[in-house]
Amino acid sequence: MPLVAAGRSLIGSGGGSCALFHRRTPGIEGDANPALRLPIRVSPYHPRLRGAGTPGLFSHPNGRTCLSNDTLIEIDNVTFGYDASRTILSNVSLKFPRGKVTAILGGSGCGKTTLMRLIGGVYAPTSGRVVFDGEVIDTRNKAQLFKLRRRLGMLFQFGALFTDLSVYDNVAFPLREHTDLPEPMIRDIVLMKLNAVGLRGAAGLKISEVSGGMARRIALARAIALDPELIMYDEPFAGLDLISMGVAAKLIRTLNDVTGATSLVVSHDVPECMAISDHVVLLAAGGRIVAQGTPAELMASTDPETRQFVRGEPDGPVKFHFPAPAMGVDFGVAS
Ligand SMILES: Nc1ncnc2c1ncn2[C@@H]1O[C@H](COP(=O)(O)OP(=O)(O)OP(=O)(O)O)[C@@H](O)[C@H]1O
Repeated sequence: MPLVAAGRSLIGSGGGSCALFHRRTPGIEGDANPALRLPIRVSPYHPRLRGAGTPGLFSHPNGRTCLSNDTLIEIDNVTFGYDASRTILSNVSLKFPRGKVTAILGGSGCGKTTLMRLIGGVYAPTSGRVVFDGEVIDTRNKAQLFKLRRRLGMLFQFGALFTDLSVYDNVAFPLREHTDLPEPMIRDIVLMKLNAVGLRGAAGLKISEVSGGMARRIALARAIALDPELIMYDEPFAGLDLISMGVAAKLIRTLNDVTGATSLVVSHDVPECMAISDHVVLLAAGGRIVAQGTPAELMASTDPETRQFVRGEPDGPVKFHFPAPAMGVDFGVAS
């Protein structure tokens, strides 16, 4: 299910203190291409800047000191329902590691998108806490929410591009909304982000002139325009052909590595997710956590429910048949 389509405020981040790096992006369109020497702004939280794996205390660039730098988001015993009649997530506890790509997999309607909405502060949990970078998200605190959303980039299921704007203006949109940067600088950033997704040459096109796969990449360029620390992808592969899917998957992985951001990917596409993720969470109805671990651990799992899901088996603990009366009852024959 797509997130709030017009959710402008969910696009973008701060990142004012980011360093500027020039770096190759292997694997997107061929390593030999000199155009792939991307000027990309790197999050101040990037392992290269903070000393990867350093145990003990960790100083944030914002001056705060944390006991652990490993977890960016913590879902702490969260229960949530859109209304009192139905609980969507029940006592869910999860930790999303900083700087990693985490895939959230699970059957339709189990609450994956809802979980992202709670992280984005769109809704408040009925009980429990959502903690982002050490701070409990309080949806009543508008100032905190605004600051949080400047640190998030969001890729909606169908791009949610502004169809009346050009490709260029779509990517420029969050920069114009959230910063006072002069137009020449916005131009450089827009072209840089479009270059990162391989679409610098498409800057002048109208949205009606681009394909579905291109639209997804343009939305990605827009989502990273303000160098978010967390990028959330809702069904980034839905409706894409195999080549576009491969490109999108590599982009998610490469952008995560190059910028040092943390990525959450909600998807039904098990092979793509397994190929690009560091950590995988498998959810079932009610937000029950069936399994979590590395892709290799999930693929090797002997748990029947995990096996059925990651191998796409039609029947197993999750039944093919919706609960129904016995055949004999419906067809009037004695069993
Ligand atoms: N705004 C809403 N108001 C009421 N119910 C909602 C709302 N959004 C989602 N739901 C319901 O909450 C449940 C979980 O929805 P959610 O979109 O989080 O599931 P999902 O796991 O992302 O599903 P899918 O993989 O099909 O996108 C579904 O039953 C859905 O119908």
